Amino acid sequence: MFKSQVCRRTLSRMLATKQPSIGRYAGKPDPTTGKYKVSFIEGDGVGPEISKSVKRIFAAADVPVEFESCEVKPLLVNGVTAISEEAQKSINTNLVALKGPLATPVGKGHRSMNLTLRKTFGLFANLRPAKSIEGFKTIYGDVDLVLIRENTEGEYAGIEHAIVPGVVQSIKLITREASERVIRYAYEYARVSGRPRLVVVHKSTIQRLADGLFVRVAKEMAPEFPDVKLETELIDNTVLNVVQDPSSYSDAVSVCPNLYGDILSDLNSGLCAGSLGLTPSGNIGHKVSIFEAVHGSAPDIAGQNKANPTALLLSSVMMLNHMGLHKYADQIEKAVLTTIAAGPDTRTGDLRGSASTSSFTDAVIKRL
Ligand SMILES: NC(=O)C1=CN([C@@H]2O[C@H](COP(=O)(O)OP(=O)(O)OC[C@H]3O[C@@H](n4cnc5c(N)ncnc54)[C@H](O)[C@@H]3O)[C@@H](O)[C@H]2O)C=CC1
Ligand SMILES: O=C(O)CCC(=O)C(=O)O
Repeated sequence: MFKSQVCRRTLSRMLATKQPSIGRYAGKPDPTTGKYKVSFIEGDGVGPEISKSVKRIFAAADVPVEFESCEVKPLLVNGVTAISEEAQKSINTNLVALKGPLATPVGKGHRSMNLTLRKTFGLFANLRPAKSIEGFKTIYGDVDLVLIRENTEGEYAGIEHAIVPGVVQSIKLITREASERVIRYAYEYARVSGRPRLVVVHKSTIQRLADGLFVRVAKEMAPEFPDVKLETELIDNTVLNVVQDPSSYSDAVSVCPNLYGDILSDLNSGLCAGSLGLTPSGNIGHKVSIFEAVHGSAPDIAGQNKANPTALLLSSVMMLNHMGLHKYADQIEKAVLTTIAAGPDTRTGDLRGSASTSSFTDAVIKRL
């Protein structure tokens, strides 16, 4: 019974409109223009191309949002990677941002600006839905996954050092405070989105203290959420299950420490949605939230008008739902999904289509 309800939901809508009370948007429209201000970080690589697509579609749909351009370039403050005062002021004032991908140098240079943003604004939960898209065939149909990743610590805490040449240490940091806030968000998300199961993905057989604490916090909180059934699952088991039958998670919300979530969500995107170019995400904080595509800067196709803007567009839809602008969110979501369903002429290359970023955008605008 529940599975068939999930399938109907998959075909009619891609992203949830109901939001947990935690991290709720408190912004107000400008009294003179009637528009909400949103900070816009266009990002690197394909970022400017996919950002242009979002701006064109928002203008065509007459969305009451005014984008404020926000540059996030690496700064070093006392040897620590930081974000400019100006960018911090924009995001702290607007309370919400849309973000293109930011590239990170490999093994040297500044720390990831993506991680710096999450840390600076306390974006503790990374919400990553991955859904089958009607009309675009993948190995699995009718899959509807929601993964929530701890977003501020774990293996991404950035505590690394060389002890002696040839011996390095990288610390996975897990705290009760960060575990509690993301797990509470995940329970609430399961409740408001009508998903009866919360699956905590971990490896506490090996990471006994770190993942052990994460799992313990989830168990301690369970009595507050009697309507959500708590299950715990070892990460290797989860990977096997997702590959064999991802729809077995369509009635669940999964929650996990940072690195597991990063990897599992790409697996979900590739297997279930069909491309990284389709998967949106929200970085949720108590005051500020930042919405971004799951993919990176795609340097191999940057500047070629080839990138699929869908992931950033659907991130903007998540953002509009977060801001309570459901009418516009629905309009854009439907136009994007029907454009993809229309066939290869309107799909970009990652979806085995022949459209460019700009011709896909034109096709979406026609369907608004
Ligand atoms: N949140 C963020 O801003 C993220 C940033 N990055 C950064 O991005 C850079 C590149 O990372 P990669 O590992 O190459 O991952 P990537 O996600 O940029 O690319 C992986 C593959 O997916 C394809 N792809 C990605 N987005 C696409 C789109 N919109 N349309 C069509 N195809 C798309 C790329 O062409 C490439 O073949 C790195 O500097 C990395 O640090 C990576 C992941 C997330
Ligand atoms: O910051 C990066 O370079 C990659 C980050 C990433 O993969 C993510 O956490 O989404």
